[in-house]
Amino acid sequence: MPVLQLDGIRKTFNPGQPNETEVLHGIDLTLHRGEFCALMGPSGSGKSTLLNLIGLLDRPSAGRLLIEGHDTGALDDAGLTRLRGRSIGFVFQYHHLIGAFSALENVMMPALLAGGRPDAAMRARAAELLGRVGLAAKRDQPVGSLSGGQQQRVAVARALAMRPALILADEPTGNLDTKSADDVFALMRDVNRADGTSFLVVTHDPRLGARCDRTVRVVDGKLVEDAA
Ligand SMILES: Nc1ncnc2c1ncn2[C@@H]1O[C@H](COP(=O)(O)OP(=O)(O)OP(=O)(O)O)[C@@H](O)[C@H]1O
Repeated sequence: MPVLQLDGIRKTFNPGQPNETEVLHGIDLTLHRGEFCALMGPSGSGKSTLLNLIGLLDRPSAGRLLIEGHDTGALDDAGLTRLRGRSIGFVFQYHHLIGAFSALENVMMPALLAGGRPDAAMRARAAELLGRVGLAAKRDQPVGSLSGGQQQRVAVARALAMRPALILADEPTGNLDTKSADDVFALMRDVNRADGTSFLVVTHDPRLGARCDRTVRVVDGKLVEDAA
């Protein structure tokens, strides 16, 4: 069963208004377990819009969107929230980390939001994840005091907290220097290879795109796939 399946996804903003615009004109995409896929396309083409739909943060205007076989059109908001928490991890450029909280507390956040208790087991799991991204020594530091690359590593650890099948990353290396960008990308690739987690990564960087299994592009509201 694919991790992600999109059939004829459309998105119209401001429907019925004079400024109505259809940004996505029928997107088809199937992503299998363990695939690492780049999502590219010009500025304003609709990449973030598409990622928001796949991340169940917004609903398509038409089409079918399945996550791990679950037809999301049949779910109410509570059902979407549950599926999102269980199946999807997010790594965004402006990481949505809480700067005053420690690295450990930030990585515990998804489990806390899912109703877990902040017990020794949860702390141990968060500490293990921070070790995995090379930040064991920084676990008690406020995230706001870490470098951009270190913060993005915390974001990767946090995305892994609920063992998602799919990680969505929106320009995860966009604000990093070349060395930090390469390190964060390599980390995501390691996770992908070790755990079989699927990744869909928005990037403007053709260098990173070339290191993915596949590249798909939003062009004029449709998705086209680069030749393998
Ligand atoms: N909430 C909204 N209401 C109206 N229009 C929107 C909304 N969100 C996005 N758009 C429009 O949809 C189009 C696609 O935007 P989107 O942010 O998805 O592009 P993008 O490919 O991610 O761009 P970039 O690479 O610059 O981040 C743009 O024309 C944008 O103005």
